Amino acid sequence: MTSLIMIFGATGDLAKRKLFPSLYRLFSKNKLDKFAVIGVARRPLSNDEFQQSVKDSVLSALGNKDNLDEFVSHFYYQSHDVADSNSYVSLKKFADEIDTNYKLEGNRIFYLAMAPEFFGPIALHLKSDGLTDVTGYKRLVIEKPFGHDLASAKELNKQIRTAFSEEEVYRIDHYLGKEMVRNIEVIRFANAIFEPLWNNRYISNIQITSSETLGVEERGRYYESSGALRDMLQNHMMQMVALLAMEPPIKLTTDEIRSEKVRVFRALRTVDGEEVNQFFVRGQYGEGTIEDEQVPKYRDEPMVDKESNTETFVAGKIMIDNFRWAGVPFYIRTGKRMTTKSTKIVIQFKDIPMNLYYQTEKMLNPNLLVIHIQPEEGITLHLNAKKAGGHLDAQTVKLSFANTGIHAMNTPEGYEKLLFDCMRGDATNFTHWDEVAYSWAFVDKISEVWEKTKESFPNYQSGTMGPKETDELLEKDGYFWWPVTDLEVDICK
Ligand SMILES: NC(=O)C1=CN([C@@H]2O[C@H](COP(=O)(O)OP(=O)(O)OC[C@H]3O[C@@H](n4cnc5c(N)ncnc54)[C@H](OP(=O)(O)O)[C@@H]3O)[C@@H](O)[C@H]2O)C=CC1
Ligand SMILES: O=C1O[C@H](COP(=O)(O)O)[C@@H](O)[C@H](O)[C@H]1O
Repeated sequence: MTSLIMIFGATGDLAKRKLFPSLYRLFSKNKLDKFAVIGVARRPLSNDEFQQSVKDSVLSALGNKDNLDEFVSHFYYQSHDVADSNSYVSLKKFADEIDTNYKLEGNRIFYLAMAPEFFGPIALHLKSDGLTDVTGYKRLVIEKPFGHDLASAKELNKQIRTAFSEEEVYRIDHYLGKEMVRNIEVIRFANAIFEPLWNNRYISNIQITSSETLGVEERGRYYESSGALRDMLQNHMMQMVALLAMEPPIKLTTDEIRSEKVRVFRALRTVDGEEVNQFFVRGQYGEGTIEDEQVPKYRDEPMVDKESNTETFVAGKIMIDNFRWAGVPFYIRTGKRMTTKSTKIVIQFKDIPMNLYYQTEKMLNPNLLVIHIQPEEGITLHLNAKKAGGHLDAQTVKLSFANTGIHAMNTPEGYEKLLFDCMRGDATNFTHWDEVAYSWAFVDKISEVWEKTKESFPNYQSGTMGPKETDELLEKDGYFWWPVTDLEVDICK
């Protein structure tokens, strides 16, 4: 791939922890033919200092690696305040020089790894100061959050669309870089045994859990205005719902896949007004113990209001009103400071009409398909089979497949795939504006209600799976959450 990659926010956490290691991995796999990187941030750094910081971040993420000096020799640094209109002129001159020196064919990727309030102004400057006047392609990679609600997302979209067409905008959702999230489509559409059953005749409910043990850490300022609803549900959780619920696309092209996902968002049942607290539960962590360590409550975290009404946990029941999914609840839950770090999808199939083999008054265990997103990666199918040696008693047996995948969370791997997709011009695993708009419209109805009412927080102890109302959400429908810790799949090494 041939490209000039300009990273705005090159001294920040995301660049160091994810972007530089991911670029190195692409480099080490010979996926970067001709490339150069210009890092942009305010603090004064020489090229040497910047290259050293890139080296350090690769070493700390990936350990000792070959050809690091050669890799970092492609990195340059420009001290530039994105709020200062004058500094774009020298940035353009510098970018043009690098483009010529490296014969980069005028291909340019602008990666905005900065606080969201800068996204719009940077895009406008890139155009007005000529950085987007290139002979090759120009692409804008934009981090989350894409707006704070539908109105602000529309405004941001308007600003970036003055400089980039929709096809040139790559809105990152790092869950779409995860191996097993990408596998959802393959599991569904490449298996004759699943697709015929993938509907309301055979599936009773779907559960998606993304639990974290970490607290809000140093991100209190951002998180206070976001909360779990905007931070995780509006993007990552909704994307997983869309992939699980979409119709098979006519072809596996970006447009066809996106349009099927959008159709799911259009079919979401709006939850409004009083219904919000029947369909959704919010929580905020109190103090507690995680992995034998005492942790503080959210309200005692740095940069968090002592009386904060921000939710660090959200669970909900999402209904999709279309022919395939009518009547099937999609239960989702996500939060910080929970029992374990785990992202899992459980597809629970309907019970068979009667239990011939066991005791007629007892039901067999339902069949489950578990998709393990992280930390382990794989799938498990739970079936009933005869107990060895016994009479005709049935027991659950598990058919498991485990990717040998790396045993780590939010690894550079996801970003590596997404960066490479962007260089190849494949936007399939980035979110289209329509997806963003529909999911904000859905989430806005919930946040409007929650912002008006103060909840008695904290309402769950750190190290637990959220407030008790989360269980009640499913109990009302005759279900329960499958405990994620009991669903582990063995990793084959
Ligand atoms: N960190 C993460 O794991 C994740 C981050 N994100 C998103 O990525 C984006 C970046 O996050 P993160 O790296 O954590 O943020 P940081 O606060 O760590 O980094 C911000 C960067 O922006 C630079 N910067 C700030 N103001 C200016 C300015 N006026 N002009 C030029 N540069 C400026 C800073 O450098 P300097 O101070 O030198 O100017 C720094 O390089 C955010 O949108 C975040 O939501 C998304 C998912 C995960
Ligand atoms: O986008 C975000 O995701 C992380 C969780 O990502 P994961 O890959 O570790 O599951 C979350 O901690 C963060 O608050 C959120 O902004």
